[in-house]
Amino acid sequence: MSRYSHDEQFFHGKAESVGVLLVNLGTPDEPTTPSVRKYLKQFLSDGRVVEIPRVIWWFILNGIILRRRPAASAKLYASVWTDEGSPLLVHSKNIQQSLQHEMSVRFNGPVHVELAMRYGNPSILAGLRALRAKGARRLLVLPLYPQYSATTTATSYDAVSQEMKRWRWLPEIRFINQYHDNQRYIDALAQSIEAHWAKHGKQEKLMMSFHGLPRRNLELGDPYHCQCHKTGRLLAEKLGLKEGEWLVTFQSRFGRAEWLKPYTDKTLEKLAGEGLKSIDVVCPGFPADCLETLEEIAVENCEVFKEAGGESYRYIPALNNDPEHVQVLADLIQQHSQGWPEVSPDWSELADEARNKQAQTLAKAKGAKL
Ligand SMILES: C=CC1=C(C)c2cc3[nH]c(cc4nc(cc5[nH]c(cc1n2)c(C)c5CCC(=O)O)C(CCC(=O)O)=C4C)c(C)c3C=C
Ligand SMILES: [Fe+2]
Ligand SMILES: [Fe+2]
Repeated sequence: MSRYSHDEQFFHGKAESVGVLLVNLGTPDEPTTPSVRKYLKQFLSDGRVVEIPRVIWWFILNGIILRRRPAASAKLYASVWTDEGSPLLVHSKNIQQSLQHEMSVRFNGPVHVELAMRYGNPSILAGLRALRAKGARRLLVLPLYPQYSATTTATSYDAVSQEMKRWRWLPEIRFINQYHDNQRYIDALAQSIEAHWAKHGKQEKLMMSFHGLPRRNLELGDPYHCQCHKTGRLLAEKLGLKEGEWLVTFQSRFGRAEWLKPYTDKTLEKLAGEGLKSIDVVCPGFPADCLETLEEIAVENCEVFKEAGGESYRYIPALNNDPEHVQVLADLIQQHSQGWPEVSPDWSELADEARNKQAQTLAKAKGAKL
């Protein structure tokens, strides 16, 4: 029998490295009813996502929601599915690959980037184990949510911590909490919107639609609503938009309770009713395109606007694998791993250099005296 524990065997003789775990929400494996049911069951059983007393929610979830919603959602997923799979997964994988490349260029080797989904696959467990196998003794968790919410960011932390409970030798861990007002993120969004305008022309208004939350979450102290508004204001400022030329709304309501307002669909209906003919819609809270942007925003809400009298509706895609987006995330990683030896200048070399210089100066001074 080995004299090393499991973890010691894992790291014995391996170069230490920094592991970056990119975490996104998750998506079904296939656009089919059973697959969507499995995904929704995991997602909607999370007490961070639905804050209704567990026993009551268990009956609603299993008795009503998981009987009806999977079939309806599967149809919607099928309408956006690609040859490579779910758009959310495909875009997230592309981001991970580009980021890994950028990290290799910036640090010449000791940073490994893995993608994990909070619900479904690839799992957080698989991502963490892959990083551990690559010798990651320092771990940076980067949830792909620019605006913090307990329903998304905090639950990603929960899942990482849950897995870590089973590890003996824990890495040093840092979590990136949010980047809603990060200048490079705002600039990247502004650039992509300006590029869209240069190609397709600018419409009368720019709508910034964010995923919604129950209003109660805001009342209980979730900062998500405020962070969405700050992103919106900074983006409008960067684009030089005047009041009335832009607005923030919230999409993707779920259930009967009141959610954050104004609602995206109701606002589109109202604006078209008031005579607005053209609108651009962007979703700055979604780093990767997914069901909520490609179907709900680009298709469903376009119909809502046009049926209410609107004429031209354009969805501006998420940043996805845009090189500027990769730079935003690379900068965040670099900034949050400050002080870790793998990504810092080689202090011992710098110290040697300084010592040599000092010795030379001393020798010169001595020579002068002689
Ligand atoms: C039940 C409550 C929900 C809360 C709260 C919620 C918050 C929330 N979600 C995102 C990002 C995404 N949500 C996506 C899909 C999705 N969201 C909910 C419900 C809540 N979300 C459901 C039931 C679904 C599944 C689709 C459906 O059946 O309608 C997605 C897309 C996933 C994909 O596979 O493409 C994203 C991304 C955020 C940012 C957020 C809170 C801030
Ligand atoms: Fe959601
Ligand atoms: Fe939706």
